[in-house]
Amino acid sequence: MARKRPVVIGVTGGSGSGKTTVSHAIYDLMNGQSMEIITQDTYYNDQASMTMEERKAVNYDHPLAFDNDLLYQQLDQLRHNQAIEMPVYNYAEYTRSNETRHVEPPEIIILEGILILDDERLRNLMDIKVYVDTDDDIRIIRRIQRDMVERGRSIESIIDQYLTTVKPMYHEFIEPTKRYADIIVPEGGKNQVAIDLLATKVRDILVQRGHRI
Ligand SMILES: Nc1ncnc2c1ncn2[C@@H]1O[C@H](COP(=O)(O)OP(=O)(O)O)[C@@H](O)[C@H]1O
Ligand SMILES: O=c1ccn([C@@H]2O[C@H](COP(=O)(O)O)[C@@H](O)[C@H]2O)c(=O)[nH]1
Repeated sequence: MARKRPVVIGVTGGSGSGKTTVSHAIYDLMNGQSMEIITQDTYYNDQASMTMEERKAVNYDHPLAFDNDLLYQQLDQLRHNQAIEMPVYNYAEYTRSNETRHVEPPEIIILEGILILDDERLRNLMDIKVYVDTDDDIRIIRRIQRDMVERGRSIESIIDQYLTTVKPMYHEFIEPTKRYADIIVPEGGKNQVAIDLLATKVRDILVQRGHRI
């Protein structure tokens, strides 16, 4: 029997807006279905041939920082029932690691990342597009806490990066993609009404496509 097409949900918003939290909240409501959360960060360009100084100088909030060709190709493989070897990104080293992660094609794919709606090919793969909308001041506070604890960054480097690239790129490239979203979610992972509505919609699409739920 032909395999049924997976549901693809895109979750975007600025850094620290709550994309990961929203994605996991949807995931938690989908027990019983096979599901994969794919992070666009995983597909930052491979910078192994660059020096650490050059890597630190990269603008990680610009669309050209991502290898969207590989992301598109691997998403398309999953949609066509093919397993992939997904890259693994190392924030402390500012580049892809030598490992990959084997991913089998799931019934539900959540693609989350700051610039997923900026790319028309990626947009066209999505069944539902979500923008998590969180004020800049909240996002920078969350980012400081997270980057110091989880990404091995100093407070000085976080503030410098925020002022030189993160904030201007947010307003130039990320915030304008809000117009492509089907749903704008304020309060991120704490917005239980939005999470429940999204889960209901995902189940509807699964049923329409003949999946057993
Ligand atoms: N609604 C919320 N209220 C309080 N803290 C939150 C909320 N949403 C996310 N966080 C916290 O903020 C940080 C960044 O959230 P995360 O979901 O990782 O954002 P993103 O993936 O958009 O960068 C995490 O530590 C998370 O636990
Ligand atoms: O080596 C890197 C790669 C990325 N970043 C920053 O990460 C965020 C995107 O991740 P979120 O989980 O959405 O916060 C982006 O703003 C980049 O600036 C980095 O600092 N270093």
